Parts: sequence; C-alpha cells; structure tokens
Amino acid sequence: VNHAAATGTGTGVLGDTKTLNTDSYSGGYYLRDITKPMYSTGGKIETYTANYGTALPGTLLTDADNVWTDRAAVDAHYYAGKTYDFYYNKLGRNSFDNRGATLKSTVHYSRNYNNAFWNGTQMVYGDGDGSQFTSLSGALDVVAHEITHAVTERTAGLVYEYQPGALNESFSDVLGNLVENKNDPKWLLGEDVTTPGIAGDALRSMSNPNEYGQPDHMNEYQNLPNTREGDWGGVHINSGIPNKAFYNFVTTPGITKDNAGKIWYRALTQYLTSYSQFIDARNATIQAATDLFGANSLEATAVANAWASVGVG
Ligand SMILES: O=C(O)[C@H](CCc1ccccc1)CC1(C(=O)N[C@@H](Cc2c[nH]c3ccccc23)C(=O)O)CCCC1
Ligand SMILES: [Zn+2]
Repeated sequence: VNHAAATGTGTGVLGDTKTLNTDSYSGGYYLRDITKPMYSTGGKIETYTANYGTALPGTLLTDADNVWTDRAAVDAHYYAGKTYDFYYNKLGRNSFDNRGATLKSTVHYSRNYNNAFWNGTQMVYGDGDGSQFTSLSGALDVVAHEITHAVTERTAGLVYEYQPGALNESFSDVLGNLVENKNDPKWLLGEDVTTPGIAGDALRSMSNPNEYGQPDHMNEYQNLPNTREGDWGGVHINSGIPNKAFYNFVTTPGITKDNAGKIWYRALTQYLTSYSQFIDARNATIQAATDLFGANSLEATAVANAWASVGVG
C-alpha cells in the first residue's frame, strides 16, 4: 500500500506503552502521523533521529513491524501529537503557524546532551547524561514548551532577551503545563525528565519559583547581561515572575485551566509584540480577560490581582 495511516505501539522513556500514529508504506512503517487535520494541506508529524550526531533533521525513523522501541522517539512523536491536539481543539490553532505546518522532531541529538530546543524550524531533544536528565522528549511539558516557542515566534515574536525573553519563556512554561494537564499542585516544569535518580524535583516551579533559584516578585528581578552566560538577560530566571503571576491567577477560586489558557493565548497572539515588557503582559492579559469575560468579570479582576501580587502594575 502506498502511504496509509497505521496504528503502532511503542515504549516511552518512562517504560510505559503508547499507541502511535504511523505511516505504512510497502515494506514497513515510517514514524509519521498523517491523521491530523493539518494533513488536508500536507502537514504531518514526523520524528527523526540524529543518531548521536548534530546534523539535523537526521534520519526519519522507520520500523518493520510497527512496534517501536526507541523510547525517546516514541515520546517525541506521541507528545508532539498531543500538543497539536491541544492547540487545535482547545485554542483553534492549526499547528505552530496556524496553517498546518509539519511538526518535525529529532531525538538522540549529540551525546549526553542535557537540553532540548526549538531551532526556528524543528524540535531537537538530547538524551541527557542519565544523571542531570533522561531523554528530554520524555516530558510532555517540555515538548509543549518547545512547540510554544514556535507559536510565540509566529505571533508576538517576543525577542529572547531581558523582559520580553522572560515572557517568551513564561508562555512556554504556562502552555507546557496546560498541555501536560497533570493534577500537579506545584505546577512543576520538566519533573518527568530531571534527575532520574531523584524523585519529586524539577527544573522549575511555577507555584514557588524560589525553590529553583527564580524570583517570584519584581523586587527580586535579576539584572543580568544579554550574553549566553547571563542567560540572555535571565530569560530562564526572571520568567519566575510571570510564571508566579499565572499560578496565582489559575489557582484563584472560580478560574478554570481552560479559561486561563484562553486568556493567556489571546494575550500572546492578539496583544503582545517583540519588545513587550512585564507591564505590557499585565495589560494584555487584563484586556484579553475583558474581551472574553467582561470588564468586571472574576477573570479580569483576578488577572489584575495576580500581576499586582508579583509587583507588576
Ligand atoms: O527551550 C528552552 O527554553 C531551553 C532551550 C535552551 C537552548 C537554547 C539554545 C540552544 C540550546 C539550548 C530548553 C529547556 C530549558 O528550560 N533549558 C534551561 C534549563 C537547562 C536545561 N538544561 C540545562 C543545562 C545547563 C544549564 C541550564 C539547563 C536552559 O537552557 O537554561 C526548556 C524546557 C527544558 C529545557
Ligand atoms: Zn524555553
């Protein structure tokens, strides 16, 4: 048969079994999902391996019997599909460009690579060194974090430095956790792949940014240089402040995750721009809440209070 949707099974990074959307061709199966609405305009989800090198995208994964054992690839593929579904079904967005662009992931990037990234074209995942991280595609919040960088790039375009960069980071953490949708009262980031030898820790905490060295209030804002060593003005550090604002908002009685996500997404895609500062994000999220729920709604009031609680506005 020439290219038909097939259903395979695979083992994920944490040893769990998952059902996968694959593509059958005469002779075997590709790790390619052709079942999504994006396929009507040629979009698909494809997962590659860099084979421990750094050339991208590497080789599209194939398998003879549709039983997949590359754990990092299984999760990169499955979680990209879950993230696509969230954006399409919950927010009405058709892939990161809203025009059904193909989602391409590469796993086994380099050796013992303790990180992951969106490179402007695709997602890239390291396997970690087994101590600091396990394969980073093993966390849905990480996968959705990376794909949200692509969404931000195509919408607000928040530049990756200082406050706009910290907002860029925060939107990726917020959407990462909303897509993951765990009942995690601490709203942790990367908990499934950080320090496989230690339970209960994470990369960041949205409920208590201080726990992982991040500020949770403007009076703790860290003025860092716009260099690699300075984390581009502290984009992964000062994101603790907007992260805490979102946490305070979404945990306000009467506020739902779905409505919080709609408000943050509308602010990102309708009001924020390349050099928006924290105060602009406050104003944008209040405006979005007002658009969606009314000026004196619980949502609009709670958004203003949440930003005020971290010293913004
Ligand atoms: O997407 C991002 O913001 C991060 C991308 C980092 C990157 C950028 C450019 C080239 C290479 C890597 C990756 C993630 C991140 O937050 N990385 C942080 C924390 C981190 C992960 N691995 C590290 C190793 C050393 C130091 C810090 C880190 C960082 O790069 O700062 C996001 C979710 C999990 C990993
Ligand atoms: Zn990021």
